[in-house]
Amino acid sequence: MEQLGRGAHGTVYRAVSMGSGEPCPCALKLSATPQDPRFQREVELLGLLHHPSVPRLLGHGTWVSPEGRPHPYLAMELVDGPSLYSWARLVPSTPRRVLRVLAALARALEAVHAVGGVHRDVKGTNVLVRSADEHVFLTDFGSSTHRGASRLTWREPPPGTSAYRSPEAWRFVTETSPSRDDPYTAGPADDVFALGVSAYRLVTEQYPASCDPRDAASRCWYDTSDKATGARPPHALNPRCPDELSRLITRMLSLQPAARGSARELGEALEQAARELGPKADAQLHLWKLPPVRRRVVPLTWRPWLAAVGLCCALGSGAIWRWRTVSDSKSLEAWTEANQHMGDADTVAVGDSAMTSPVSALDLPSIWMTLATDMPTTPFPGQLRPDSSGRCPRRSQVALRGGCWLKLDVPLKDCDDDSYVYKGACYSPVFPPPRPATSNPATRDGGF
Ligand SMILES: Nc1ncnc2c1ncn2[C@@H]1O[C@H](COP(=O)(O)OP(=O)(O)OP(=O)(O)O)[C@@H](O)[C@H]1O
Repeated sequence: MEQLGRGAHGTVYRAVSMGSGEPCPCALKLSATPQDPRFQREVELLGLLHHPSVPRLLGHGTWVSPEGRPHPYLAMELVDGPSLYSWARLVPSTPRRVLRVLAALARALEAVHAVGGVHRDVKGTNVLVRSADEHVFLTDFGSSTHRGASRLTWREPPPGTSAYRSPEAWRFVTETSPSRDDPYTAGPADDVFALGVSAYRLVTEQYPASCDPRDAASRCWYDTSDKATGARPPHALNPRCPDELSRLITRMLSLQPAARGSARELGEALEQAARELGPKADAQLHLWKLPPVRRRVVPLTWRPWLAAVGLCCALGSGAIWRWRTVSDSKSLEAWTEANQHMGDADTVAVGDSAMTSPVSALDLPSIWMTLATDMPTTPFPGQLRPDSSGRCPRRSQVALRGGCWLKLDVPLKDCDDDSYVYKGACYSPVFPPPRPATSNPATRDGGF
């Protein structure tokens, strides 16, 4: 029916099953590469999983293109909703909501690990939140492996996304001689660590310090000596994050894999915290919100009017704050719609060109360039600015186009919702951390 998204390995379409029963909507993922063996693994693991937070496998097969190339496909439960990080921008997130989301993801991982599987690419962009009921799904099992998994017919690249890679995985890379060709064996603790990184970003809007040994500032992360410091607690970056949530995220990010706890233990601890935390767990988690300016489709004539509304918001009107939240979500929907058209622009129509010639993996970088957004020429309102000598407060931040930016060590394809491309690299704008509570909470909440 329409294209829903596209990743490194496949394109996902909204589809309708045409079997004997009632027509049923589903998500159809079609491999970009003929005979991609990852699809076999994804089908095998999804087939073993029966969990409310994992899309159900509905069918699979091979589609032969008119050129005679066999492209595997799989059909799964459709999740209508944004990715986890987009969801956090659309709804006013509270600690309790975040705890519930994280608990559901930990439970999904528990189910994966129980069948001897490892997801290997846990991250917020692989989590979808169904708009109708905020039910959370862990998706994209294309990098996964499991007990008895079929052997890949070619040497696989290291799966996962670098910002989410565990210290032990990085240690393996640095300490292993280049002549060894047995790859790192990821385990459940790697998934838990990646969940911790996703949670950290959700709560602080930053990644924890990188574990990448190529990054000079990251030494403490893969050094397990007494000097190892690990991540700064989320609470230190966002004082609205309750201690319990901060502690659980820090635990998931422990340098020692055994200290992280299993997905089951974390699921229990997160559920318990969601149940037992008092009213503070229902306060808004973020005082600040990144303005999704770059993706708004706002007619020029509306702009003065919107500016006036922004001013009213700054004066702290609760009613207008509420209106604005709704308005933000509508703008984002408008952007999503526009963006989908942009993504479809080179596929002409689902029925012909897109289906007859799935995109080649080699073509993908240009697609990411199209989908990724260039860095704006001026800083966002509220974004940190360099000082008079042109420096940003932290060594890890760079001054570009009048604002302070964090260079993200992620491939361009992961330069997602909150990030911008500049000279072939991905950057996230830096905003000041929220100020601790002052005497006038109404002004604080309204006047982001
Ligand atoms: N069950 C689903 N329901 C709705 N949309 C989905 C579903 N699964 C995936 N999508 C959409 O399709 C996009 C691509 O899917 P997916 O991440 O599985 O592809 P991939 O090629 O394996 O990606 P990656 O490059 O991360 O490995 C997702 O970002 C999401 O927007």
